[in-house]
Amino acid sequence: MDKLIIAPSVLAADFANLQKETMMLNASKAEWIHIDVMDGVFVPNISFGFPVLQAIKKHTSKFLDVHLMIEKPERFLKQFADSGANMITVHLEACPHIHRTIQEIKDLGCLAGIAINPGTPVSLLKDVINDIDLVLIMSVNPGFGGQKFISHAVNKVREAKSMIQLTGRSIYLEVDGGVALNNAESLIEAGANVLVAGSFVFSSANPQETISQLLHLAD
Ligand SMILES: O=C(CO)[C@H](O)[C@H](O)COP(=O)(O)O
Ligand SMILES: [Fe+2]
Repeated sequence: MDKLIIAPSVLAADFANLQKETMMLNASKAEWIHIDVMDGVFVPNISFGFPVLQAIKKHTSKFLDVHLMIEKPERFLKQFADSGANMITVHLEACPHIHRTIQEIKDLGCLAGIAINPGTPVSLLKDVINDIDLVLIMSVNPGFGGQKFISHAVNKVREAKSMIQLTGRSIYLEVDGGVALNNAESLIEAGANVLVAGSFVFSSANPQETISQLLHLAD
C-alpha cells in the first residue's frame, strides 16, 4: 500500500455550498473525503454530525474517512456507519475500552482507525496495532482547522511506520493537521500514505490543482 491518498477535510469547505464542494472533490484526484466530527467536549469546538455526513454521502461515491473527535464514540458508531462512513477513526485518548470499540467498528462493516494527539506516544498503539486498519498521527492539537503544523509529527510517523512494518499487514498511516506542500514531502518520506489537508486545499485558488500537486510529491 505505497500509493499516496489525499483526503481533503470538508471542515474547511463552504458549508453553505456543500453539494458544490463535494462535486468539486468528486472531479479531483482525491480518493478520500475526510469528515471531522467534534463534540465540544473532547475538543473545544463543535463541527457537525450525522446529517452533514449523510448529505455528503448523497453526492459522492468517494471513500468517507470519518474522524471522530468525541468522548465515548462507542455511543454513536452505528449511526456513523449507517450514515455512510467507510472508515471510522476514534481517538485513543477518548476510549477507555479501545479494543472493544475497534471490534464494534469492524462488526459494523467499516474499517477502523485510531488517532493519537500530539502529546500521546506512538508506543501506546502496540497492543492494538494488529487490530486496526489505520493509524492517524495528529500534527496539530485537534479541534480546529488552519493551525500550524507540529513538526515532531514527522518523527512519530517514522515510529508508527516501523511498528506497522513489524505487523506485516497493510495499515494506512495518515497525518492530519496543517499539512501543506512544505511539509508533505517529509511526511511521505517518513512513511505516511494518507495526507489530510483542509485549509491548504480549500483556501487555495484551485483546490483540484492543489490536490494534484500534493499527489505528485509521491512520484
Ligand atoms: O482534525 C482536524 C482538526 O482537528 C482537521 O482534519 C485538520 O485540522 C485539517 O485541517 P487543516 O488542514 O486546515 O489543519
Ligand atoms: Fe481530522
